[in-house]
Amino acid sequence: MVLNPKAGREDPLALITAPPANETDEQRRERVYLEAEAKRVSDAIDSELQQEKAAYHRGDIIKVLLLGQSESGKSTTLKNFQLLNSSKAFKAERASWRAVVLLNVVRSIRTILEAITEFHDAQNSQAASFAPSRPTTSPSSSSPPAGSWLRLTPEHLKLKLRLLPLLQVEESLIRKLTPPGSPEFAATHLSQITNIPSPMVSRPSAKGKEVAVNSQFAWKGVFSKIIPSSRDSFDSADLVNWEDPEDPGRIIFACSEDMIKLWRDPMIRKILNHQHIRLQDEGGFFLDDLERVTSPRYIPSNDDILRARLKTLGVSEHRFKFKEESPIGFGGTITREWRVYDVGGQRSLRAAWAPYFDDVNCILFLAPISAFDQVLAEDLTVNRLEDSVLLWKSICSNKLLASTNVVLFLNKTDILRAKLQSGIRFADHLVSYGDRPNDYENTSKYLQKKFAQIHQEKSPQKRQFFCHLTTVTDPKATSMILIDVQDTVVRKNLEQSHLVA
Ligand SMILES: Nc1nc2c(ncn2[C@@H]2O[C@H](COP(=O)(O)OP(=O)(O)OP(=O)(O)O)[C@@H](O)[C@H]2O)c(=O)[nH]1
Ligand SMILES: [Mg+2]
Repeated sequence: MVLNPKAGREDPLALITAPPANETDEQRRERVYLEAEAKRVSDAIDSELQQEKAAYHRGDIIKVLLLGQSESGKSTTLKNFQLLNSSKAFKAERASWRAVVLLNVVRSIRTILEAITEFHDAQNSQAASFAPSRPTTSPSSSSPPAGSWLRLTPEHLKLKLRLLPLLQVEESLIRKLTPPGSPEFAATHLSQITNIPSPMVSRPSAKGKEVAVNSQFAWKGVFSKIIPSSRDSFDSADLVNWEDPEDPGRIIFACSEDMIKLWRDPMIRKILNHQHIRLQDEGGFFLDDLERVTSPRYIPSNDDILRARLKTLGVSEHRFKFKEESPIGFGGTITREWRVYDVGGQRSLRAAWAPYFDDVNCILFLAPISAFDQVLAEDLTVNRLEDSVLLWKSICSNKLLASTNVVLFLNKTDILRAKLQSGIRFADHLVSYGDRPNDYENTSKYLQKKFAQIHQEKSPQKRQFFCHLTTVTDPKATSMILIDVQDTVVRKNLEQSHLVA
């Protein structure tokens, strides 16, 4: 019996770890071997942790946390890091992204079909209320309701029926991406086409939940063939099993002509406008490229991958090695490891961010400034720009992050430009903007100033404000910005470790 000498009682830990009383020689040898092996593994982990800690303190490892609301462009920025680091590795994932692009296409078509259903039902009920048998109670009820000049023809309704098989394709793609039992399954299954009244602001288009994957789930393997790792050169097309009878591309190709007809139909466009649906401003918009992306043997380009939309659940770490010139006087090149953390930005997922605040070198905060006229998908009462501003305030004022470099990307500037040019008025949503000109230069400058002011007022200690106006779906421009961010972070890191005066 093993006693705890201090307490004079049995030591429960020693009891558990003590060898069995009737152990044979062979059992003892095996136990000793296993204990030595466990110690070796544990020592190796300890030493790796020590080395990592030292590398982190030397500045050889830089940790970057991507933050921002859902759809702000975090995962797209991560893709730019991947592209900058290894375009070959990026290319290898094209087959998996093909499935996501096709999903995005089907989702856009679903949005249009839902809009048609909603409009058709509303028109029918309006027609009923205009029937002569119903007494008119007020003068206003005798005037035609808004949008009454819009008309769906029987051909539109036939088109809708012919496209319904696409919804099955969508379901089957989602099933593949999010197997039953996985946390994503419940989060992503789609609702039936239903009618929901439209608010006055630009709204999330499809009423079904968005397709999401947990970054740790190996979803990319689901859609690509296994390629022997010994092959270092391959054609992206090799990665797709073109003979698969269940390949979603088959039905999508069969529906291609009808999809193009639907999207190009002027009346359908007017109905979408009337319902405040601007598909072209949404992530995963490929309707202007239908001919190309629905063609047989389609493989996404780098640009397509950057534009593809797949919502993130959970947090994932991505490691990249970048070579850089040594600081003056040291000579040669050094390799630094960048660890980029991508998180889910939806409100319910933000609690998972805080554990990463402890030892992060840089926060890359994305605020999609084009979203000034949109509401959050998860809360239709909250304006997206307002949500970004509140988030920015809380990140700037966080004491744990007081000495962390914070870099702001005012993102989706291409969409901001397009919206303003189409006549959407910034001041209608941001009263404080007043009667300043409704153009890109003035609105972006105004927002830059607002975010800078918050940064200055809320930061617990003085720090520099780094801000870029970005379109992270543009890989060329983004690579230059990321290189600039890397330089800034490394320089600041060196300054903080007093290696540079
Ligand atoms: N036009 C345009 N689209 C963008 C831009 N940045 C991102 N997108 C698109 O917006 C969609 C959403 O971007 P993501 O990177 O998935 O957003 P996220 O912040 O990771 O969102 P969560 O994972 O939900 O937190 C994607 O389809 C992107 O291609 C941009 O600057 N311009
Ligand atoms: Mg994401």
